[in-house]
Amino acid sequence: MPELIEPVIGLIGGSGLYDIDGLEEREWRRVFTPWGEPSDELLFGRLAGVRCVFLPRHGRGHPTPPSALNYRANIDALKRAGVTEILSLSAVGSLREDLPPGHFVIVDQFIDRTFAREKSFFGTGCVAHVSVAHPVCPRLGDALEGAARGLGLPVTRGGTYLVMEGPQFSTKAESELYRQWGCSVIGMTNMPEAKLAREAELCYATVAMVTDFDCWHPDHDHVTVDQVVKVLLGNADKAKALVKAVVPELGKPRGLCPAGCDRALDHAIITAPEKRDPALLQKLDAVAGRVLRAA
Ligand SMILES: CSC[C@H]1O[C@H](OP(=O)(O)O)[C@H](O)[C@@H]1O
Ligand SMILES: Nc1ncnc2[nH]cnc12
Repeated sequence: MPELIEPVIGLIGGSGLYDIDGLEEREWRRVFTPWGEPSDELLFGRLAGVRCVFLPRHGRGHPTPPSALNYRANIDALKRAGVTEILSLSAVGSLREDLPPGHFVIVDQFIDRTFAREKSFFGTGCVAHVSVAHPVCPRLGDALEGAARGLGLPVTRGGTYLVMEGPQFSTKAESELYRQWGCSVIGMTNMPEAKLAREAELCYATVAMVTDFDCWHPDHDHVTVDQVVKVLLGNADKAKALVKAVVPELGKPRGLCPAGCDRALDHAIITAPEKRDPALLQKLDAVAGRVLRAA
């Protein structure tokens, strides 16, 4: 019998989600990483008996903007905390008339337009190229869709999330361009987060919660933070209910990920063992220890 994994669910809370209700045995703990400081302490606890680790993406009180987030430290800290899968909860603007504010989209693709962020754990001294052709774990997507439908939430399965650098919202020309590209929603945070989760061999999925029509829409000529925050508060309650419903499902003991997220590094590292930099290998202990120790 292949060994079963006891999943540990990582929850990354975006704008408006700085805590998780109903977590038992809760404890905020600082986690140290070789990549620097994560956005905040991590909140450890259990939901329906399932181990969960929550991280507020921007820190409690939202001190850190998207471009200044230490995405590597956040993912490394979750991996070090024993997390096996990540559910990301994110506020987004809508690029489609049929995805109004209040709607949830379980996206399956991203277009990464960010340019001022560290995007890989690997580099000189240990080069790796993982596939992100399918950046979202379909097993997590199925579970999220089932839980959302069970709760009667307005949800769409599938869609492309355009990740912009920010922090300003888009110009109208940009917004219209992204619509022509066939994108569904727009936000500022899910890249490089999803790429790094894949490098760290963690299953990853996002629930993109629509707060506004981006500025392409005649009713939303300007996106403003107050407008976004108003919708966010309603979305946050629905997101918390969704988490409560999905965690017991995802927490069941399981075999390897059928999509292979947990084996993403099996054929990714190209640097010859004798050319690898010991200092970088040490930093990669949590993220890539599985394959580096086997080498
Ligand atoms: C407050 S609106 C803009 C802000 O919200 C989204 O962040 P997150 O994905 O963490 O919910 C968006 O990407 C921007 O960072
Ligand atoms: N319109 C928008 N653009 C970028 N990020 C967002 N987050 C929420 N709404 C957004």
